[in-house]
Amino acid sequence: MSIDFSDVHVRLGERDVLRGVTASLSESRVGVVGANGSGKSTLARLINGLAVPTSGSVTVLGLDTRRKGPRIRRDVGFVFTDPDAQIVMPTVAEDVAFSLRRSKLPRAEVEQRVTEVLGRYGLAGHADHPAHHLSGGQKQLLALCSVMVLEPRILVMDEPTTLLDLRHSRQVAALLREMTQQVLVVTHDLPLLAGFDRVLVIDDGRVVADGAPDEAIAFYRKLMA
Ligand SMILES: Nc1ncnc2c1ncn2[C@@H]1O[C@H](COP(=O)(O)OP(=O)(O)OP(=O)(O)O)[C@@H](O)[C@H]1O
Repeated sequence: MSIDFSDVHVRLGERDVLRGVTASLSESRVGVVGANGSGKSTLARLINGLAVPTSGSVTVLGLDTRRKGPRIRRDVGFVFTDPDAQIVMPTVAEDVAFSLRRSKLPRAEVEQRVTEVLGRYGLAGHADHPAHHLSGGQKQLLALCSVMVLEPRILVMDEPTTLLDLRHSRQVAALLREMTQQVLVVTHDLPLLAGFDRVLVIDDGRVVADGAPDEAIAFYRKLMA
């Protein structure tokens, strides 16, 4: 099983953010939906050990996130909601290349991989532009490039389309379909989940529905009505 939550509780301050989440996620495309503040981001952050359970356990690719966080983060790419938080270098190409700084790849190989990934995600013409001058949507694509250039085995995305216009949202949806990685996406963008294998609905820290997208989303709509 790739991602396993076993009776996971997370308490932050005075709040029980997750309350007994158990799920084995091996499907290729998994969506997570739920109200604001229901615990979705926390659930996502548990997968690469950025958050750890107060009780229960999370294992990813057979490794416990409490003990093997750094190892797991090599296999799990994480795209945050706020792309500014992920930009670390002045230009677009430098920012993507920064992800490969520990790879020990020759410079030409790094450049080739950077060029390839920028081309794949529609940023080829922006390689030498200041990263902070990109539009919000382009920054989200840059964050995706910086993660995908590392060829992770699992990709976790927390609201990856919030800043994207319709064209770019559709582009990301199409790219998601093509990825060979296992992908888990937290989103309020329900059309993004078309064709997904499984959708979890989180409410007040619990999984309240879990199944095929149509059924899970119908449940979510009723919950929000
Ligand atoms: N470090 C923290 N200390 C205390 N409470 C926290 C902390 N981090 C998150 N929370 C609370 O935990 C709850 C769940 O937060 P989380 O970000 O997981 O929700 P979410 O479902 O992703 O929400 P949204 O859809 O608004 O992004 C929220 O009420 C939030 O205020």
